[in-house]
Amino acid sequence: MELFKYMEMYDYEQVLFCQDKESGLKAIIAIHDTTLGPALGGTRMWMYNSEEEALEDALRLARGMTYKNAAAGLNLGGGKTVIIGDPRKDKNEAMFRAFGRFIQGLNGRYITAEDVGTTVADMDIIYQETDYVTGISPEFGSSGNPSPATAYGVYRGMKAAAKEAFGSDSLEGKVVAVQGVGNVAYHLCRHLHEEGAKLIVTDINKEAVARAVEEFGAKAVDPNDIYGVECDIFAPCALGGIINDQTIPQLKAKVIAGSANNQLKEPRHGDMIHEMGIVYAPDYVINAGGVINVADELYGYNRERAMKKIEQIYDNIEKVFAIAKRDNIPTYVAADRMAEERIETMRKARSQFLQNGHHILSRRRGR
Ligand SMILES: NC(=O)c1ccc[n+]([C@@H]2O[C@H](COP(=O)([O-])OP(=O)(O)OC[C@H]3O[C@@H](n4cnc5c(N)ncnc54)[C@H](O)[C@@H]3O)[C@@H](O)[C@H]2O)c1
Ligand SMILES: CC(C)C[C@H](N)C(=O)O
Repeated sequence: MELFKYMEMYDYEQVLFCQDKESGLKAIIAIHDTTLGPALGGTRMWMYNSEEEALEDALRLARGMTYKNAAAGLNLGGGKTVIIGDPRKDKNEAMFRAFGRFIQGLNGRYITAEDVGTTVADMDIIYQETDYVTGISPEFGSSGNPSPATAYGVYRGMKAAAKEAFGSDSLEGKVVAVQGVGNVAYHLCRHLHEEGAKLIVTDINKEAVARAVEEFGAKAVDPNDIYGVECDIFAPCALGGIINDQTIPQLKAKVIAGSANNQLKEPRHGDMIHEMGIVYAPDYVINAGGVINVADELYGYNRERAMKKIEQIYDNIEKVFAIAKRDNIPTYVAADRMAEERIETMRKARSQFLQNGHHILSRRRGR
């Protein structure tokens, strides 16, 4: 990849490569856009096949956070970190301490939190080196694990999508096919079960499936069969890129609404499902509950306030549908438009000079 060319194309601000030989830390922090505020985005730890693949993931995810934070109405820009390594084997205290010091060096331009492969315990270690970390343990006044908040947001957004597709937002009796029943989807299934939805689940982790079957009466299917099951709603909660040329012809659902990031393999797949009349709740709008929850820590965490804002994901999804209808475009384009409009408006509103802290002329004092 020609990095600067790519950065220019999508207007990235900064990319940092961080290494610490002793602990084995190899991290890439990508800061996409800080127009709205400091870049907030989680740290993903993953066994990438190459440095190129890690870099691509960091860049793509960082840009996604710019859109997610903007669409959620947060005063935050977008960034993300990837750490190259196996989260089950390669973690150690020194690694996260070293990483924390790199974050501290950015002086608040980037704030981190959990993502795939990292946990509250990892964030607690980072917190020993920097204040610019969220999702740490509640005993530090923090919001803790963001997954239940993400799940609640997905549940709210799914209801808005159901209203659009079926004329009612009730999920009672609706059949929901859930791909991946991990941290987020476990809590999502709980909300759905409580409302009387019927669940079909799959996961490559047999224990996760067994738990959903036992606790929520879910029906289990093999991972490859989830796309084609008879259902009203398909909830992708595992991987990115699962809406693609192979899976789209199998889909029977009228709605796609789930937590996974980057669900569309390519933008044209968003066009394809739009043409098929499937109601798609754009991923970064519906899965913003976690980031809304951790962002509340910046004001001194208040759970009630955070949950109220997460509830509004219902309204955000409705706004996306309204823009899609107004402009006659697919919902994934409408979501981008909503986020970009907010960033542009705020960029313009900030174009007048405002002194921030010490005025530059104050340096003359004492001369
Ligand atoms: N955790 C959050 O707060 C949060 C916030 C926003 C977005 N997300 C996104 O939501 C998704 C799920 O996040 P999570 O925190 O629940 O992760 P997780 O790792 O706890 O859960 C993912 C589950 O998917 C399963 N899985 C992996 N590959 C699969 C396959 N091929 N078929 C079926 N199942 C498969 C895994 O075994 C795991 O149980 C991810 O895409 C993540 O980026 C999470
Ligand atoms: C800040 C984190 C809670 C972000 C989360 N991992 C996401 O993708 O939205």
